[in-house]
Amino acid sequence: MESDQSVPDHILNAFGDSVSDMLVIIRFCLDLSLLICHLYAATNALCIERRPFSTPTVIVIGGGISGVAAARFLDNASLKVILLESRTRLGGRIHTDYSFGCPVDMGASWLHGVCNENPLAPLIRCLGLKLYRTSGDNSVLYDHDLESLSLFNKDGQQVPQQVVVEVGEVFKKILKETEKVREDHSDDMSVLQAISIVLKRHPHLRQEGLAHEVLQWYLCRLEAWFAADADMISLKTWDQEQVLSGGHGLMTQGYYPVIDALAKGIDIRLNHR
Ligand SMILES: Cc1cc2nc3c(=O)[nH]c(=O)nc-3n(C[C@H](O)[C@H](O)[C@H](O)COP(=O)(O)OP(=O)(O)OC[C@H]3O[C@@H](n4cnc5c(N)ncnc54)[C@H](O)[C@@H]3O)c2cc1C
Repeated sequence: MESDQSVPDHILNAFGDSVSDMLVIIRFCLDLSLLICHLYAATNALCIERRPFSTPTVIVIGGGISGVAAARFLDNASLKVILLESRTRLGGRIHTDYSFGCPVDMGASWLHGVCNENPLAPLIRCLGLKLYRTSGDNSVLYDHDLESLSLFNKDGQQVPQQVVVEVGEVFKKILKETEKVREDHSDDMSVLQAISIVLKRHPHLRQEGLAHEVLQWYLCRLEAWFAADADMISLKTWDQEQVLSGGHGLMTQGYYPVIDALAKGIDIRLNHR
């Protein structure tokens, strides 16, 4: 295969030199758009140069939306695709529970950025899935801002709102200081590691007793946002998301139909780690 500067080396290397029975393994990838760009370039190069000889088989590992979208993309490019998912269901952090007779999303439930630039927009439109706009309306989201939430301790007593607000400010300061830790270190580290560096540098930001518990709660809230423990969250990328325009739309029929549509016709092996 000729070298193509637009395709990263690690993708090109994965295709190897042999023309027959190529096996390409795409690991599930968190950056969907980057993955799709790479796949587009790689499949283009592959289709032009290899198709006369054989059809490669691609194994995609992980049946969350990234893996399912990658599998769909490769299938559309006429490659043989096998998707391996370790759980007994597809979707990963997209999981709609219909057992109450109505859709309840246990993971993703909003389309963030209701605009044409959103890569999911054409699919959602094509499937006729309804969105309920939650930005700019008068709906109340509990646990969304400090004013609307109440914290209780283990004995059921309400934590004074002032403590919640003050510790919230301390948490903001700690996170702000982690930006300096990021600048000081070229290698990535976890958010938890960065916080412990900040607390060593600035002992006055440490909290005791109830305030310490409230600080832990703020950290848990951050972990809940990413569905990952703080020692697994990347300091380099945790706050680097690009916010699309158009506000937020709740998927009133649940998110799962998106997974279902992308997965149609793909050779899926559940229970395969
Ligand atoms: C509670 C919650 C609410 C959220 N709300 C929103 C929202 O409103 N809007 C939004 O846009 N995003 C939201 N998100 C984030 C969104 O759900 C995720 O970013 C997205 O679903 C991640 O998809 P993924 O395919 O990258 O990863 P995952 O969904 O984590 O998929 C990875 C898959 O790989 C499988 N896997 C892992 N290792 C292996 C292995 N070795 N072999 C085989 N399979 C393996 C896992 O079982 C999993 O199915 C939310 C997340 C959570 C948890």
